[in-house]
Order: sequence, then C-alpha cells, then structure tokens
Amino acid sequence: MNDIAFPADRSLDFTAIGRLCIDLNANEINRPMEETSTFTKYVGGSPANITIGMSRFDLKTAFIGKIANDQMGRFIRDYLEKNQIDTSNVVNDYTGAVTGLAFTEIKSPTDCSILMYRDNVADLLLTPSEVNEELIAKSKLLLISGTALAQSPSREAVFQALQYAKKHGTVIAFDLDYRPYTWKSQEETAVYYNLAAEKCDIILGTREEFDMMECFEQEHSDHSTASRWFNHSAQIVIIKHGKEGSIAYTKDGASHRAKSFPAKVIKTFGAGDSYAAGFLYGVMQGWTLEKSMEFGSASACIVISSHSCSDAMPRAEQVHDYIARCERGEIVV
Ligand SMILES: Nc1ncnc2c1ncn2[C@@H]1O[C@H](COP(=O)(O)OP(=O)(O)OP(=O)(O)O)[C@@H](O)[C@H]1O
Ligand SMILES: O=C(O)C[C@@H](O)[C@H](O)C(=O)CO
Repeated sequence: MNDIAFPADRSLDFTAIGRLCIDLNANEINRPMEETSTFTKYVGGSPANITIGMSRFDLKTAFIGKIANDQMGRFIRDYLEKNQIDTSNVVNDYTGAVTGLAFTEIKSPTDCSILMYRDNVADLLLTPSEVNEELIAKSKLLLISGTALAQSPSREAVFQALQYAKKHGTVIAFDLDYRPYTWKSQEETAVYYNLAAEKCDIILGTREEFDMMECFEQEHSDHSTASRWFNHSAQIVIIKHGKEGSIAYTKDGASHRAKSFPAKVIKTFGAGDSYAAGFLYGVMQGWTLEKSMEFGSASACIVISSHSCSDAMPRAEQVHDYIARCERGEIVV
C-alpha cells in the first residue's frame, strides 16, 4: 500500500498541464546531428509523453495546454485523441505562435542530447482563464511539469491549476522536468519551482534538478531534499539516479530503493517520462511504492530501448512481461 488517498468519485483519473511539442528524432543514430539528414516526427513534450503513457495504461486522461493553429498543432491534437486523451482543454493559439520542436541527437546509447527550438511557442501562451476548473475538479490526479513555469502566462496558468486542485482535493504530482534553455537564470527557476513544489503531494526529479531548486540552500543530500518538502504538502519525494535506479522518501521518514532493470538502450531520454507514468500508475492502483517504482523502472527500459518516446510508451501487459523476462534472465545487455 502507499499513503496517497486519491478521491474516488471522479470521472477522470489523470490530467496534465504543460508542453505539447514535436520530437524530431534523428534516424541516423550513433553519430552527431551534423551528420544526420532525416528525422522521424513524434508527438513530444514531457507532460504529453506522461499523459500518453497513462492512457496506454487504460486510465481516463485529459490534457490542459495550448497548441499552434497549424499542421503541427493539428497533428498533436489528432494523436492525443487517437490515444483516448480528452482534448477539450487543449486550446488553439491564434497569435501565430509556433509548436516547440525537440531535435534529438543520438551520438551513442549513453550520449544523447536535445536541441530545442522554443522561441514564441504556443504552449507557453496558455492563460489562467483558459484553465478549466471543472476538468481538474473531476480528476483524481493533476500533473504539473516544471518547464511550464518558465514564462508568463503559462506560469500563472499552472498556479491557477494548482489552486483549483487544492480547492477540489485533486492530488498533485510535480515532475520537475528542468530544461535550462527555457529559463533566464537558475535563481529564477528555483524561486518558481519552490513555490509550486510547496503545493504538491508527489514530487519527482533527478538529483541535479533538486540541486537546482536548492541553489539557495547549503545541504544537498537526498534525505535533506526529501525532508524539506514534507514540511509542506509532499507525501512522496522520488529522486531518480539514472541507471543507478531511484529512491522514494515518505513523510514517515522511510526510504525505498529501486534498482534499474537491464535494457538494450538506444537513447536515454524518455526514461523520466515513462518512469513517471509507470510509477504514478502503480500508486494510483494502490500498489506499494516498491512495486510502483519497479513498474516505472521497467516502463523506462521499454522506452529507452526504442527510437521514440510517445509512440513507445508501453501498455501495462508489456511492462509486466518485461519484468518477468528480466526475472527469468532473458534480457541480457
Ligand atoms: N541506462 C538505463 N538503464 C536502465 N534503466 C534506466 C537507464 N536510465 C534510466 N533508467 C530508468 O529510468 C529512471 C529515470 O531515469 P533518469 O534518472 O535518467 O530520469 P530523467 O533524467 O528524468 O530521464 P530523461 O533522460 O528522460 O530526462 C531511472 O530511475 C531508471 O529506473
Ligand atoms: O520534453 C520535451 O520537450 C522533449 C520530449 O518530447 C522528449 O521526448 C524528451 O526529452 C523526453 O523526456
């Protein structure tokens, strides 16, 4: 069991707010982007990937965001709807803003980077008045993603969503998703991340992302990081450590470690999104933290062993099968 009490009487399981963009993943892998010439187009954006993952787990999902009024925006909306995601609060921009592009470079399975084009993107133009209170009120869980805090009015839209979630007892998860190129300074990032994190029940981030948030603090240990947020709303703090696995801290002072599974890695990005989807799905099923972290870790392996993020988000049976195959020693890297 875990200690998160999700409201029962809700028609939606999971709603996310934030970035909807396009991934353009290099087809010529294991070389620098300068030497690539073709890309495959996928829907992207960390919160979008997580929502797609939750929908693949057969949860009832919705998205709150803004897309460009062009072919890319229509591609994104169509894809979400094909994945049974409620897009009633995905609004069109009519100012000529564009869709964020994430060009991915896969130099090697352990050396990947993302070149992000994010000038004048539609997703950061979502306004507080465009956030649908009723959608959040009928959701069990709201996910916020850090990059949506980078600029106004998206920043204020996220805080409005947080206010609605608090008002209606909707559980709040915060995936830190720190993307430095979207921010003016680390200090600005830390201020807004900390203000948002104080309202959240579940916080997921890497050690580096928490270090950024704690740039005004002296101590940066996993334990001090976690205990800091239990003085606010947090029930669970997850600190991810890549291939080394992850640690969950709970308000009662306990910690729970999860190892990573073996994976035939094609690219490392997408691990965090798929891990978040798998972990949050497990917690929503009422599983123990260990089982939820295990499910997230296996979900991550499936995605990092694939070329895409969104397309590769697995179904629950695929994740259970991956765990079973690892336990039988059938996945050797
Ligand atoms: N090379 C790997 N092999 C196996 N599992 C991995 C690997 N990298 C990450 N994972 C799994 O995915 C989880 C999340 O990965 P990570 O800590 O890299 O988060 P992240 O930095 O948010 O990911 P992303 O690269 O998508 O931003 C890890 O806790 C681990 O379970
Ligand atoms: O979050 C982004 O904007 C880029 C993602 O779409 C990409 O798939 C990735 O980095 C996954 O975490």
